[in-house]
Amino acid sequence: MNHNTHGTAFKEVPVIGIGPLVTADPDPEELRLTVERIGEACRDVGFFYITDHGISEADSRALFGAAQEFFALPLEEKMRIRLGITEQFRGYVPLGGEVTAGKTDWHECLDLQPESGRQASTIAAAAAARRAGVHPLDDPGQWPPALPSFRETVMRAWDQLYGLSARIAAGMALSLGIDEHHFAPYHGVELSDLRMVHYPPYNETVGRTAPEKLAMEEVESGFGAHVDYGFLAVLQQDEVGGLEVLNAEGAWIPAPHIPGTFLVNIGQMMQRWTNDRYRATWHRVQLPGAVDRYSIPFFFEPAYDAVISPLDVCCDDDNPPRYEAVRFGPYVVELFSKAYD
Ligand SMILES: O=C(O)CCC(=O)C(=O)O
Ligand SMILES: [Fe+2]
Repeated sequence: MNHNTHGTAFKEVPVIGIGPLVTADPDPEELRLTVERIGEACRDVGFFYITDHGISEADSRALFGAAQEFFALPLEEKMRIRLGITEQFRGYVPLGGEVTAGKTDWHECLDLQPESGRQASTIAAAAAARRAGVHPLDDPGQWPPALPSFRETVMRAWDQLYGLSARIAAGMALSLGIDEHHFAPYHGVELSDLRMVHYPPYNETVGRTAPEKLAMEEVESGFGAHVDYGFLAVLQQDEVGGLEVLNAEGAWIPAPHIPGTFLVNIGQMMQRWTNDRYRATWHRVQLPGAVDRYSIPFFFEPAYDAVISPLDVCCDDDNPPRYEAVRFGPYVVELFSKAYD
C-alpha cells in the first residue's frame, strides 16, 4: 500500500479549543492563535481534536442513542433501507458489505445523505430543494420505518454538524492566509454524509452471529487503512477506542475518545487544494474486543460541481501545482461505484 509519508513523526493527536471560531465576536488574538494551531495540525498531523465546538453533550448522546436503536433493529428491518435500493449510495450496509484494501471490514453502517446527491442533474435538484425550503436530508426513502423519532434527531445533528464544519473550513482558510469565506462557494450539502458505524464485538463466539457469506479469515480490522477522499470529517466516537492514525515514521498512533471533544480530519480534496501542504492522513480502526463500538463521522464535502485545483497561495516557482483540476461529483461517484460493486 502506498502510504503517505509526509507530515511528521507525531506521537499524539493535538487538542484545539475552537471557541473563537464558533462565537460571534471573538477576541482577535485568540482567534489568531486558534487558527495558527489548526494550520499546524493540518500540516503536521492531518487530524486534531476540537473542544468548545458548541454542540452539547445531550445532543451528542441523543445521536448515539439513535444509532444504537437503529443497529439493534432486526436485520430485515435495517435491510428495508439498504444501500443499493436507490442510486444514491446511501442507506444501510450490513456486516461484511464493505471491503477496504481487499479485506472485509468488521462493521455495519448507515449513510444518511440528501436525495439530491450524486444525481446527474444534482445541481438543479439541490437548488430546487433549497428554493422549496426542504431540508436537504428529508427524503422519506431513507428513514427506518420502525423508529419514529430517528428522522428529527438526525436532521438536527445534520444542521449542527454542517454549520460546525463550515466554521472549521473557515478556520482552515484563515490558516492558509486567505479570506475566511474562500471555501464557502465550494462546499455543498448534496454529497455530504452523516454516517453511523457499529462495530459488533469480535471474539471466538462471533462465528455464530456472523453472516453466512462472511469468511472470518478475511476479516482483519474494524475499518481497514484508508484516507478520506473529500474535504473534512468531524468524528464522534464512544469510549471504546480502536481508531489509529499513521505518522510519518509508519507508526500507528491511537486516537482514543477524549470526553467533550470531536475529532477532525482532512480528506484528499483539502490535500489537493493545498498542494500537499495539508495532508489527508491514513487511519484505521482495530477489531473491537468484547464490546460494541459506535462512531458517527460527518463528512463535509465539496459540492457536486466544485472544481478543485491547487490554491495560488500554496504554489510558487519552487513548488508548482502537483494536481490537475478535478470536478468533485463525477470523481467521487466513480470512486463509490468501485467500492460498492
Ligand atoms: O469509526 C471510526 O472511528 C472511523 C471511521 C472512518 O474512518 C470512516 O468512516 O471513514
Ligand atoms: Fe475515514
